[in-house]
Amino acid sequence: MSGYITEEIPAEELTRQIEQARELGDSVRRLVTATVVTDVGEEELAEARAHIDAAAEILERSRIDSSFGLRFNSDGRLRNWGNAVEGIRNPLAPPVEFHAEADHVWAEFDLGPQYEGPPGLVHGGVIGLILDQVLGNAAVNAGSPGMTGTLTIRYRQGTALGPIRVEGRLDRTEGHKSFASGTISTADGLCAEAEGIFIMPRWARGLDASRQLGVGDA
Ligand SMILES: CCCCCCCC/C=C\CCCCCCCC(=O)SCCNC(=O)CCNC(=O)[C@H](O)C(C)(C)COP(=O)(O)OP(=O)(O)OC[C@H]1O[C@@H](n2cnc3c(N)ncnc32)[C@H](O)[C@@H]1OP(=O)(O)O
Repeated sequence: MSGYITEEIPAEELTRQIEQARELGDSVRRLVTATVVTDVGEEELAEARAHIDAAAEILERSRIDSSFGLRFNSDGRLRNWGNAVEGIRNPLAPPVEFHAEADHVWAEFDLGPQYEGPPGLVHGGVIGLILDQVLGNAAVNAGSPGMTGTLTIRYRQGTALGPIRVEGRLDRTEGHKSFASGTISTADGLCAEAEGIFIMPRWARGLDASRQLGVGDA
């Protein structure tokens, strides 16, 4: 399966690359938010567009042929910079920084105006996106990773844009299947809860065990 890449970047060099990737991602995230809520006039819009297009042209001077993939480095660190939830260089990702505990994973972060569905509330698909990742990470953290087979979500109340907390845990495993559950909450209380079945695909069974997935890597 392509997209799973092994690299040997020296540790110091990788640390520097991670810092730069985060900085670039943060700058574009700021731009995304500003684009959604800007109220400047026509002239300033045109001025901003010229700068944005110029920046895109610089970035396009050299690019990888595919998507970013999952990159395992020889020092044990793993990069998923393109991930839609965690990818530090993906401006679509908040990005979510997960913390791994013995029996669950969790994260606290802000969802800005670019994640709006109903006015003032987080889009239901974004809720699903985040819950998929948090449940998937709970399975990874418990040593039973898999692809999402089934994800069931109960939306209990609207999730206000702003600070949220997500949590996920592995409930049990059955052969190649991991059953995980999790929640999204805000200061208003529980907003959404989910259950998911994560399945180790046939093609991945028996793959090199040194390629360990981890929660909380760069
Ligand atoms: C180097 C290490 C590699 C590790 C690989 C792990 C990858 C995880 C990577 C990173 C984790 C980070 C966290 C990620 C979070 C986000 C995750 C996503 O967004 S995933 C994208 C969305 N999901 C898909 O695109 C799936 C598409 N579907 C499939 O690929 C297959 O249908 C799959 C893998 C779900 C099952 O197919 P089969 O051929 O590999 O496995 P069969 O042998 O058919 O099924 C195994 C068991 O699972 C049941 N099963 C199959 N599909 C099911 C389903 N949809 N729901 C429930 N059970 C299902 C079957 O009935 C069978 O059960 P019985 O063992 O007989 O008891």
